[in-house]
Amino acid sequence: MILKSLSLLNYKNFQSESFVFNTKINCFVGNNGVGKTNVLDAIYHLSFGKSYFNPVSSQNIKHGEAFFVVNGDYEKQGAEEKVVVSFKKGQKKVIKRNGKAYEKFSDHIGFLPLVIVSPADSDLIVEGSATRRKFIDSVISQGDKVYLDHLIKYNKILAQRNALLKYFAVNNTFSQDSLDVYNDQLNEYAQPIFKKRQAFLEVFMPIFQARYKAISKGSEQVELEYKSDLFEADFKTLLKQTLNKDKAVQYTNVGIHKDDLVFNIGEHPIKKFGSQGQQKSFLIALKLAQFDFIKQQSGVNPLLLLDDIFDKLDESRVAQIIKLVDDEHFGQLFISDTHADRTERAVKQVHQSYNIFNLNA
Ligand SMILES: Nc1ncnc2c1ncn2[C@@H]1O[C@H](COP(=O)(O)OP(=O)(O)OP(=O)(O)O)[C@@H](O)[C@H]1O
Repeated sequence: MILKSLSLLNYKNFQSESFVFNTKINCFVGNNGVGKTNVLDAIYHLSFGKSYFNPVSSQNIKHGEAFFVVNGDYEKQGAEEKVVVSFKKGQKKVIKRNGKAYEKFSDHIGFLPLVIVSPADSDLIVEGSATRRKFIDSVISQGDKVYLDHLIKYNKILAQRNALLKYFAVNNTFSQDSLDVYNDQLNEYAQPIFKKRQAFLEVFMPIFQARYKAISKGSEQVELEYKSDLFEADFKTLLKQTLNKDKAVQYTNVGIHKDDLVFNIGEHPIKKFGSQGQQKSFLIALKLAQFDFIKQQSGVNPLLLLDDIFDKLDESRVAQIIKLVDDEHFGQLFISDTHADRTERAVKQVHQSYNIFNLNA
């Protein structure tokens, strides 16, 4: 899959800008704040219908303007595809594929597979479990519509159950029958989500371990440990057991919305025991494994976005990454870097064609 060209209208710091891309490597260089990451984010937007860095759509509109439009022309499996994302303040966001608006954004997810490697990935290590669940969900969802559908439904019912718990508390009332309706529905979607997360990790773990080994050249063993309440007991039993607590805090305390992924190095959490270099290698390995997994599932080469990664790595790891992307295994690449010289030196070593876009005015 190739992104042939991109045009932006009032997207973040860009008023009107367009790019025609190289089919292999595209680099955006320029000073801090010039908009390199914003271009990558616009490409991300076309795949996921939202920004990777700022999910508040109105804040993606250029200051002082009322709307933004991002337009991408792709070639996928021999067909031309035109995807346009537009958003006007006070209105619903619109995603169109070849002129036809999607009714459900979730139908678009996975159509333009993409993996982004960014300094913001460190959130996966330092932040709470929600960030890691989002990672698992985004990897599985890109190749599994049913999973995404179940997840959306689960979250909707969860919100309704929480609202009911609040209603009980405010009105000093309770109805087990009403709660059971939600418990049954939650259970119906929790089971397949739980099973798919388990199955996903079984396939994903060896891919990830191989990637880590290739980048780090180290002997340390890394693993991803899936934690879920549902390993403890049947979900409906768990809901019964936590009922008093749920009533007290007016919130559902057990379920797959509490799942976590523990990142271990040598059997200890990397958050506490990994060096900075090990943490960076871990995150890059995680993202490259995501690439491998999506490619394996979809048969399509995802776009690979490398945001500011040269800054975060020592020379030997940069060389290692460059060697990796030289492989035919990877498709089209988009790289951002502050140093034009460094980028050019790095991509010159690769036996592929490239374009460098200097965004300095
Ligand atoms: N809604 C918006 N309207 C106008 N400008 C915006 C908006 N959102 C972000 N910006 C601007 O975009 C710029 C940041 O762009 P970006 O993060 O792409 O920079 P960068 O070139 O990647 O920089 P760095 O090298 O520091 O990572 C900032 O100057 C910021 O003020």
